[in-house]
Formats: sequence, structure tokens, C-alpha cells
Amino acid sequence: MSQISALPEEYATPLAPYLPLLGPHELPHLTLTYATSLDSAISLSPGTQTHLSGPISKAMTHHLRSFHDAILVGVSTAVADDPGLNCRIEGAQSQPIPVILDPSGRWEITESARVIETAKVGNGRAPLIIIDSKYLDNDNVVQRNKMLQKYGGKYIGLDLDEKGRFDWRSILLALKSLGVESLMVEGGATVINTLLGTDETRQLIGSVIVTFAPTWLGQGGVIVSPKREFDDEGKYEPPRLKEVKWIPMDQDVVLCGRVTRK
Ligand SMILES: NC(=O)C1=CN([C@@H]2O[C@H](COP(=O)(O)OP(=O)(O)OC[C@H]3O[C@@H](n4cnc5c(N)ncnc54)[C@H](O)[C@@H]3O)[C@@H](O)[C@H]2O)C=CC1
Ligand SMILES: Nc1nc(O)c(N)c(N[C@@H]2O[C@H](COP(=O)(O)O)[C@@H](O)[C@H]2O)n1
Repeated sequence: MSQISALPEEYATPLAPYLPLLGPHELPHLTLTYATSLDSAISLSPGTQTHLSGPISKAMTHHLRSFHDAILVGVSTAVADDPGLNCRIEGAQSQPIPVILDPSGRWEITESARVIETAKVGNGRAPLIIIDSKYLDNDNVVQRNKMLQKYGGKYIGLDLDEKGRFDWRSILLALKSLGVESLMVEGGATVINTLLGTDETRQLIGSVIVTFAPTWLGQGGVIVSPKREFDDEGKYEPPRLKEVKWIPMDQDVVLCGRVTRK
């Protein structure tokens, strides 16, 4: 995996107010960050990885990774991208822990997964994989857990809520109990849409940092667009960012903001 140059000061300075504040806090600081096309697509189709960020906004993502204790993605991203989820800036002082939401143990992670390869050579950390507690005793999961533990990773069991999902607060509390004070949520769309889907979950977001790439991916792409949450009177109040800043990064533009509270 090639190294990435440090983010130049002219871009790092305006980004600084959106970085996690030093804790401890009740819950880890959650940064929601991803790269999107102009038609709100984060990849061309489910199961494919699409490079949207240019060199500077990519360096920005790695700069963010260097300020977070952990990076979270959904299992479909792990399967589609086989991501490294490490910080590849030369001389990085610390590495974030990859966290994967994999309720049914779908990811058949092996020693040759990129997250494990990076952990083996000390350029990254082995993942924490969050699974429905009922699968913790499954033979395949037990075997994979042994392999993960060799490199410092493991499966964590959590119970699903009535919608068949992990509750975001429980995810944050579980990570906090393992010493995680800051979490970057990178995607994919299902993860982002559920996090943005209700006022309650939006309250958990400390900052939003989105890279806009100057392209349209067209119909059939994987789209960020949360479900509307209607109030008791059937009204929908679209969530909006405050403290907004747009930072041009070569051909891309990076939007920073915080979610407004009702
Ligand atoms: N451009 C960008 O910045 C990024 C693009 N991607 C792209 O996104 C695509 C994948 O996105 P999606 O298909 O939407 O999948 P996803 O990566 O969001 O994973 C979805 C799966 O994660 C699990 N999951 C998500 N939220 C959960 C919750 N709260 N509780 C329990 N389980 C949960 C479920 O098993 C769900 O089916 C890939 O093509 C990937 O390349 C992914 C990350 C960033
Ligand atoms: N910031 C950003 N820009 C893009 O163009 C992307 N495709 C992504 N994808 C996310 O980054 C992960 C890949 O990480 P590694 O380079 O393998 O460490 C991928 O899984 C998505 O979470 N992000």
C-alpha cells in the first residue's frame, strides 16, 4: 500500500475545529465522513469500490484517520473493498482500530484480508467485528475469532434491536468500554443512512466531513439519502448542518459541519 503525504497546513488548519475534542466524554466523538458524487452516490454499484477522492482529499481522509481511535464500516463495504482502514501518512504516530458491523458474520475474514496484512507488519490494527451475540458460538466465528485474536482483533457480541440493527448508542458504549474516544464512520450507504435517519441517532454525530467529487455516477449507484422521519403531525423537518465550512481541495470540495439539534 503506497504511502500518502501529510495534508498541507493550508487544508489542515480550516479542518481543525471539526476534529474530536480531547475527552473523556460519555460517548466517543463520532465523525461521519465519506466521499460522494454530485448525485449523492458513494459507489457505482453495491459490491464495487469507486475512487472518488482526489489526492488531496484522500490525504485529508488519512489526516482524519490519524486523529481517530477507530474507523467503522458496514460489512458490505468490508466485503466489497477489502479495505486497509489504516493511516498511511508517512510517520503516522498511531493507527485507528477498524470496526466492522457484521450482524450475521457474513465477512469470511482470513489471514490475507488487507486489515490483517497491515496488522501483521505493524502498519495498522486488526479489526473489531460487531456481530449479533447469538452467532458468537458459531464454529466459523470461533475459528475466525482465534485468528483475529492472534493480531489483537476480536468479535464483539451485541444484541439487535427490534428493527434487526445494532443500536448506535450501544455500539458507541461498547467501543468506549474498549478505550475508543473517537470514531470515524466511513460508510457504506446503509450505515450512513441509518445514522442520519432519526433525530436520536443524528444527536450522536459530533461532526460531518463530506468530500464532493466533481462527477455524476449515474443511476444504479449506491446512494446516501436517509429515510424521512415524520413527527406526530405528519410533518418532516429536513435535518440541516450548522457551523458549515466548504474547503476546496484541488478538484474536490470538502464540506464540514455539525448536525443541528431539534
Ligand atoms: N465513497 C465512500 O466514501 C465510501 C463508499 N463505500 C461504498 O459503499 C458500498 C457499500 O455500501 P452498502 O451496500 O450500503 O453497505 P454497508 O457497507 O453500509 O454495509 C451494510 C451492512 O452493514 C450492516 N449494518 C449496517 N448498519 C447496521 C446497524 N446499525 N446494525 C447492524 N448491522 C448494520 C448490515 O449487515 C448491512 O447489510 C460499497 O460499494 C463501498 O465501496 C463505502 C464506504 C465509503
Ligand atoms: N474518502 C474516501 N474516498 C473515496 O473515494 C472512497 N472510495 C472511500 N472509501 C472508503 O475508504 C475505504 C478504503 O480504505 P483504504 O484505502 O483501503 O484504507 C473504503 O472501504 C471506504 O470506507 N473513502
